[in-house]
Amino acid sequence: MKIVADENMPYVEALFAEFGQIEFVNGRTLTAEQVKDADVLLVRSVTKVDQALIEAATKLVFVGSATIGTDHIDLDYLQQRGIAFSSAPGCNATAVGEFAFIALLELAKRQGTQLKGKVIGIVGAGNTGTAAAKCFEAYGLQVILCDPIKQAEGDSRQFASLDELIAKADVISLHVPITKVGPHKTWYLFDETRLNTLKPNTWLMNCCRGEVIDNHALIKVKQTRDDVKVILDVWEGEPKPIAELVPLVEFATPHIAGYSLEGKARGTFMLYQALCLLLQRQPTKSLTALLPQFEFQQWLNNAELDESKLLKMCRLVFDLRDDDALFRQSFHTAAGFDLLRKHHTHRREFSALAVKAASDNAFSASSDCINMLHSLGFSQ
Ligand SMILES: NC(=O)c1ccc[n+]([C@@H]2O[C@H](COP(=O)([O-])OP(=O)(O)OC[C@H]3O[C@@H](n4cnc5c(N)ncnc54)[C@H](O)[C@@H]3O)[C@@H](O)[C@H]2O)c1
Ligand SMILES: O=C(O)[C@H](O)[C@H](O)COP(=O)(O)O
Repeated sequence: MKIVADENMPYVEALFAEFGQIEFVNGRTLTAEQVKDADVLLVRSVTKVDQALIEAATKLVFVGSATIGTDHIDLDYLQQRGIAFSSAPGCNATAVGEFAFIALLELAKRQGTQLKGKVIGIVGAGNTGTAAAKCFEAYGLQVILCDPIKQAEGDSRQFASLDELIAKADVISLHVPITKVGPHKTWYLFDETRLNTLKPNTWLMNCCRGEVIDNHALIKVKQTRDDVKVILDVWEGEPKPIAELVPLVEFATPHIAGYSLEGKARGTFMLYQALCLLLQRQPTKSLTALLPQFEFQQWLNNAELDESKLLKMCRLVFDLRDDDALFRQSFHTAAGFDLLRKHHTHRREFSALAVKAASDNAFSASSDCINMLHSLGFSQ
């Protein structure tokens, strides 16, 4: 069996070698010629899997995408060909949720204010939106959810309309898939008209797909409204963000919100499970065995953990400032954007770091503070 896999997908060798020969390829430049003998194709979001790419691949039985988004896959064509497909829903939801939380702590610090007390609006209450809400609620923030699809399905959580959310939230975090048609289409959901309805001092963060915000309109709005602060992990026209937009953004990263080591491992592992199922083979590998132990654990002496100390703790697993600085140095070319992604140090999730109160100390952290950290996701 021949497996063609994106070279930037970790743990492929460890999980798929038992199925046959693996050929690693550059997913962005993958050609039909490289895929034509493949039985299995493993991709990430940068590979467009459509008729043009796989028409000649007559042996292909399985396409796996180690991603949440599936907008790069022509699902109808795969179905028509009878090729099994699996993505990895939820694999990097925790990573995105923690990214959103840390990014807002960083923004608050930079603005000389506190995140505490802000109202967070989450647009799209699926896997990543829910993971982000979990972090914000663990920190005691009020969260407003907008997801008309989940609302119509009878999800028991409380929902607001987008207009209501925009009117009430201090921070808006976007977590929707990109869709171009239908009553809930998200392409340019934040167009110029909607961007102009943002209330004063709104913080807007996009960790889903660049085109959910009209980036040209965002430039126009930002040029006259410095009160609006923006965090972008995803960009219209990736891998070539619009250069004028970058200096107008407070924190800029190259589509790495989902790039935790755990999230990446989960993504590849979910494809391994899907292929085992398709081939009716018993999985022999385990996800936990793939992940290295985190080098540190943290003893807390502080009686109370203020926001600045909380941010320092979060920086032990992920220092967003490093990615932002690197982005500004080398986003200018498509190769630069992709190299930033390729060489991004896969950060760990909060769960990799065990946090305990130093019990033999009069200044030991309060149980409320330890409980909050554990609710955020840090281990016991
Ligand atoms: N930056 C990254 O690294 C990164 C990582 C993971 C996912 N993503 C992107 O984020 C998207 C969301 O991921 P997810 O795992 O939460 O997906 P999901 O499918 O679990 O959730 C998406 C939610 O959005 C809702 N939705 C759809 N249209 C909407 C609209 N118009 N208004 C409000 N809600 C709407 C859906 O009902 C669903 O509940 C993915 O499709 C992917 O494109 C980006
Ligand atoms: O859709 C997803 O899961 C995310 O956007 C994911 O983080 C994309 O990462 P990539 O496949 O491009 O490495």
